[in-house]
Amino acid sequence: MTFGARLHAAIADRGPFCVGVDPHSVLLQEWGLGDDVAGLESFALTAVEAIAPYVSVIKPQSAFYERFGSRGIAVLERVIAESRAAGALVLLDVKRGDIGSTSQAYADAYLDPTSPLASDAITVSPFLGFGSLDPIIDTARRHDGGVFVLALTSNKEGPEVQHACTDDGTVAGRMLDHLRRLNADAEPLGSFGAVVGATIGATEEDLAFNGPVLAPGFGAQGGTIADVRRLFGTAAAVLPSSSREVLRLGPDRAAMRDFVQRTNEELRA
Ligand SMILES: O=C(O)c1cc(=O)[nH]c(=O)n1[C@@H]1O[C@H](COP(=O)(O)O)[C@@H](O)[C@H]1O
Repeated sequence: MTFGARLHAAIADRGPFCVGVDPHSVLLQEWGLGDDVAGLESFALTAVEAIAPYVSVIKPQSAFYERFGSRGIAVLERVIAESRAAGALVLLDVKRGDIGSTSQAYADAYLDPTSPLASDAITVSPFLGFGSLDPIIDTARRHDGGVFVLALTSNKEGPEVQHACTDDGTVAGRMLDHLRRLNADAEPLGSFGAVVGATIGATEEDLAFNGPVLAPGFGAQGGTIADVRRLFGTAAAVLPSSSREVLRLGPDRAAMRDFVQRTNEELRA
């Protein structure tokens, strides 16, 4: 089953809310944990246990694990495995992008099912040229994985690059065109998504590209349910994504669980 089909089914079953498991050092402190590998492990696995059974997608941000070196990566491997065991799809947020031959190594690291970091989907940066992502796209197709390509990011610096004009429209618009081509004919949903921040205010870009939109910036960065409704009405599927807003409720598992269930209900309504 393709990633797009699995995501479509997961959203129907659990709702569209995507939760980021991002162990910021300040959150470790707020939870009363040390800013060390033991604290990381306790934080991340508590969050996964509380949240993963109730959401369609868990999105760990790799950098928060990488900062502890190999032992942090080992925790990330467990976050991936335990989230999937709880029935959530894992979107590993790594925002990789490099020349084609190196892109293949990233694809092998994150999308080959024999890798210890194998995930359902990853985030990638297309700003070395969309074609540099071909090995990642091909590997995703081979293993029924998904790829989310940065298009209109939630940060204020993004427009400098993403709104720049080419002969065929903006840079962001070209990324969406590539995704439209990759998702053509996919049923019920393409496996190649775009990252479009919930904070961007408005856009004239065509978000109907038959693939999912990951919408970070929902919650702590100011994006609201009203923004999601207004911005993404034409998208085939949208995953509003939040990290700190949920994690700040921990380590109280019930508070995190209740919040994600309530948010899923509101997003479905
Ligand atoms: O690809 C992403 O997930 C992403 C893209 C983007 O445009 N903006 C953005 O904030 N993110 C990620 O989404 C998460 C947002 O976290 P919170 O602001 O705590 O909800 C972080 O992991 C960011 O790295």
